[in-house]
Amino acid sequence: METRIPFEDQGKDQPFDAHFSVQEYLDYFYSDMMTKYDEDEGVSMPWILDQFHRTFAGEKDFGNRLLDVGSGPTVYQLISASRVCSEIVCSDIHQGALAEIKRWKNGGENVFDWSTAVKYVSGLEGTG
Ligand SMILES: C[S@@+](CC[C@H](N)C(=O)[O-])C[C@H]1O[C@@H](n2cnc3c(N)ncnc32)[C@H](O)[C@@H]1O
Repeated sequence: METRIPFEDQGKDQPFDAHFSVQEYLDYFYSDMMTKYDEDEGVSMPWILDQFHRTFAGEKDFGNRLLDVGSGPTVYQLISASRVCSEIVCSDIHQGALAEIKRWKNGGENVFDWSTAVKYVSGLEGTG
């Protein structure tokens, strides 16, 4: 019979970081991101960036501080918001993912290259 682990005890014996590798995640989902079609989501990265652009390019007041919940090791989701919100707080249960964002922000070695996404959004904004 299957033994159920109470919710509050789940993950205690195995930290969440052990569940997935940041590098594998980035490689699998975001290598060749501007051309690859996401089989799960049924969309491609340009479509996603278009939606963020449309959201943040409007007249709506989003305030200065944005909380991104479940940031993972990615920043593409924040490019358009970064033009509007002066402070962005990334959060994730996976500490390695947040460390990867810090490495990217600080220009660490061999960080993931988000420049194609940034250039695409700059093109939408007419700032590229
Ligand atoms: C589908 S991934 C999205 C990651 C990234 N934003 C992207 O677009 O690729 C969801 C993220 O939520 C995080 N997550 C899951 N449960 C969480 C929780 N309870 N609190 C904070 N982050 C959580 C995971 O670690 C994972 O990085």
